[in-house]
This record gives sequence, C-alpha cells and structure tokens, in this order.
Amino acid sequence: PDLATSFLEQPLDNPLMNAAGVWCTLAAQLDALVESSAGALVTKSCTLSRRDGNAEPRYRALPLGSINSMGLPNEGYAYYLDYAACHDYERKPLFVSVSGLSLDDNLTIVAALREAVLPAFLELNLSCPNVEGKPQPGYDFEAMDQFLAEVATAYRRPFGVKLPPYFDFVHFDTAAEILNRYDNLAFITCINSIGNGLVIDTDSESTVIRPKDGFGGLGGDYVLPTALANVNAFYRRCPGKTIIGCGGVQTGAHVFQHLLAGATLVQVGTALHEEGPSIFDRLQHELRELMAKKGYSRIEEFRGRLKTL
Ligand SMILES: O=C(O)c1[nH]c(=O)[nH]c(=O)c1Cl
Repeated sequence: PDLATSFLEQPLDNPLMNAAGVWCTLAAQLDALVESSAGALVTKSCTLSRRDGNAEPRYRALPLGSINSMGLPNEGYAYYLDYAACHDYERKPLFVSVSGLSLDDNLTIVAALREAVLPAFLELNLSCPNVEGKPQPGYDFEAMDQFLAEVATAYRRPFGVKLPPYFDFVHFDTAAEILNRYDNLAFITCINSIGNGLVIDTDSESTVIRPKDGFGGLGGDYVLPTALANVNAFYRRCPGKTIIGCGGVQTGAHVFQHLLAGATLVQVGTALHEEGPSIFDRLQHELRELMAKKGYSRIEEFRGRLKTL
C-alpha cells in the first residue's frame, strides 16, 4: 500500500508529522524530524521573545498518556523563522506554530512570517492551556473571531488553526461557523491537549507536576476518543477545509481511525515524546499492514469514509 498523500496541493510521502511542542523546540530536534520518516514537521509554538516556561517538573509520562504544563518555553519567533528560512521544502513541508501572548504579538509574528515569503505553513495556536493568567482564545469565541479576523487579513495567505477539544455540539457548531467565515483559513488541527487535568500520585499523595498546583494538559490514550470526535465534527462542519488530526495516536490503527474520521494529516505528540522519531517508521509499517489486510492500496480509498450505524 502507498501512504503518499497531499496537503494544500503539496505532495507528502506519508500523512504523519509531530504535534507542535513535541521534539521541535531546538534546531537539533527539528533536524531529527527532517531526517526521520515523518512526512512533515511543525515547530514548537513560538512567542515574541524567548521564554523559559514554567518550573519543573512540568511534564510527566503516565501509563495512559501524559500531563504537561510546559508554559510555552520556546526560543522566540525569530529563531523559528530562521530555521524555516533554511529548511529544504523539497524534502518535506514545514509548519510554523505561533502562539503569541496577545493579538498584537500574534500580528507581529504573522507579519514577519508573511514578509519572509517562505513556503512554510502557519499553524496559529489558539489553545495553549498552560500560561497562567492567559485564557486560551479557543474557549473565548469572541476573542477567537477577533484573532482570526485580524490574522486572516494581515497574513492574506492560507493558514490554519490549532484548536482545543470541544465537548458539546453547540460549541462544534459555533466554532465551525466562525472558522468558515475565513476563506484563507485553509486547515484546522484538532486537538490540543485536554486542558487542566489533575494527576495524583497515591503513594506520595501529591500532584505530579509543579506548575498550577498540578493542573496540566492531558495527552495520550486519555484523549483519543475526544480527538477523533473533534476531527470528525469539524470534518463534517467545514467541508471546504482540510483537517489535521492530533491526539492519542500510538499505533497504525489509531492513524487509520484519524484518517477514517476525516483527517488528511495526523500528528503524534505523547507517543513521539516517549518513543522518539523512529515511531514514524513503526506507525507507517503498522498502517501499511492494516491497509493491506483491508485491501486498501491508497489512503484516499478510505479517508473520511467513517461509517455510522
Ligand atoms: O505548555 C505548553 O507549552 C503547551 N502545552 C500544551 O499541551 N499545548 C500547548 O499548546 C502549549 Cl503552548
């Protein structure tokens, strides 16, 4: 079976890439993703200036996934624009994730990205749950609409958004109605971590990460059904847009499920953090095996074809 696919008319060897924030803060990590068999890669969400992020421990791997409250540690947007300027786009597409701490910061970064005239894809992060005192725009529909109105106008080129998980059909409907207003909003990445979970260690009777009294974003097995729901909800509601699936991917079957739900590309976070970039070889092998067993030779034969009962 062939895993070749395309994203916004760009060909990719396969639909797999990292999730923003994982294995992508420093150039050496990004280089490792370029060298890996990932079909594409995305940078750590960036802010105007470099940030240390929250106090450690701020990430913990768990039997069923992960919890994190990193606090947006990153090298500042110029670092990632420099990386994007040196990337070989013939090899694989590069996405730049932007998570400015204000609308103005986002506009400054987006203007710089536009000025750089690079073939990189902008993934506007509306869903970081871990910056104290900064409510995420993804859960404030008025703010989200305003951010998109200004960014879509300023950037003028195709871009995408990274959304938080929603858990109610009224929220799916409202968010989709906003997103559908912006013609150059070309893709939607669902989901970011499920925000502000609390993991407790029974023996120590304590939280397991330091920031925010232990409250942090959940990833891994915990989030797969929610991720699939959000992928399919926006796939159904935004027919003119491309969906990128993110959340809970650990096996080839999980990739298959995201594709079935309507995803074009599939991002890997927690599992990549734990296994490293070789995971992209394993996931492709498992996906090919599953496709062969089902008699599929190309992804387009089943992508978006989720059956209902
Ligand atoms: O704490 C973080 O850096 C972080 N952590 C997440 O789980 N999602 C995000 O978008 C970000 Cl920006």
